Amino acid sequence: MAIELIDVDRSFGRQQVLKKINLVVEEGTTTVIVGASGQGKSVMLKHMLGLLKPDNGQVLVYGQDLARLRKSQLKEVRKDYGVLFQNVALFDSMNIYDNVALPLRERTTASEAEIRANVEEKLALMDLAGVNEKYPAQLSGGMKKRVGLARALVMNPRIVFFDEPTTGLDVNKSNEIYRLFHKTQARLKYTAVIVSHDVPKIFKLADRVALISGGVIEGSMSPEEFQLSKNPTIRSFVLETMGPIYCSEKEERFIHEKV
Ligand SMILES: Nc1ncnc2c1ncn2[C@@H]1O[C@H](COP(=O)(O)OP(=O)(O)OP(=O)(O)O)[C@@H](O)[C@H]1O
Repeated sequence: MAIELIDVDRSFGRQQVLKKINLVVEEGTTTVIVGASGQGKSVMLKHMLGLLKPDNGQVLVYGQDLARLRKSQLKEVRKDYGVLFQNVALFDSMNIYDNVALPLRERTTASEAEIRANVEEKLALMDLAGVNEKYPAQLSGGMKKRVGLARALVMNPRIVFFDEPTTGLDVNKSNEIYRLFHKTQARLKYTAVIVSHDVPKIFKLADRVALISGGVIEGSMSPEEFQLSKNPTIRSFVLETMGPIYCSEKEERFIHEKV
């Protein structure tokens, strides 16, 4: 188990945003979290990152309760994390090479030769060879996201968090990010947690899909099960975002037997 949320509650003032959230993310899998705007997806992600603490309940990462860790221990856990948020936040004053090298320089004692080998490997994986000396302002939005992904992967993380990774990109550029996600996950074998509105396309990457609605998690199931779920909240989300799903009676029976 990579991550486990157990009965997590979290309020801001009087607003309870997370209500007894339970979620398991298994090692090596991709979990996609969906839900309408303002339902608590980013707040849940911040708990997994250790940026917020639950009022009640536990967030376990490889069995360690994040809320009980000392600052230095949390830092160690985060060394295994990669993060790609919607606003890629590259440093405009640094060239691409230095942007990608930054986590290695700040958080490891790697030599410059090791850093160069690693950064160039990640940039090549992103089909970005030859941009080392360029600055963020000289790159397109899609290229910046790819640099962000290279930087998220440069520490060879065990878990990568994506918050709306394709926001602001057109269809072709989004597809490119999804292709690179697929390629890098196959190569680097990381566990992924993705928050996304890109339904149904994002389901192609998912092993499990979880819906958060009104602060409550509705299921965590395969995309096929999700699309045919009889849970009324999931069903209305699917209808709103995807329209009616058609499949044969036999397929539907098979999926419900599995559930
Ligand atoms: N630091 C905070 N202080 C007060 N309220 C907060 C804070 N962070 C989040 N909230 C509230 O928690 C609720 C859930 O926010 P969250 O950002 O998790 O939604 P979301 O599902 O990620 O939405 P979106 O899809 O629009 O990004 C919102 O009502 C938001 O205003």
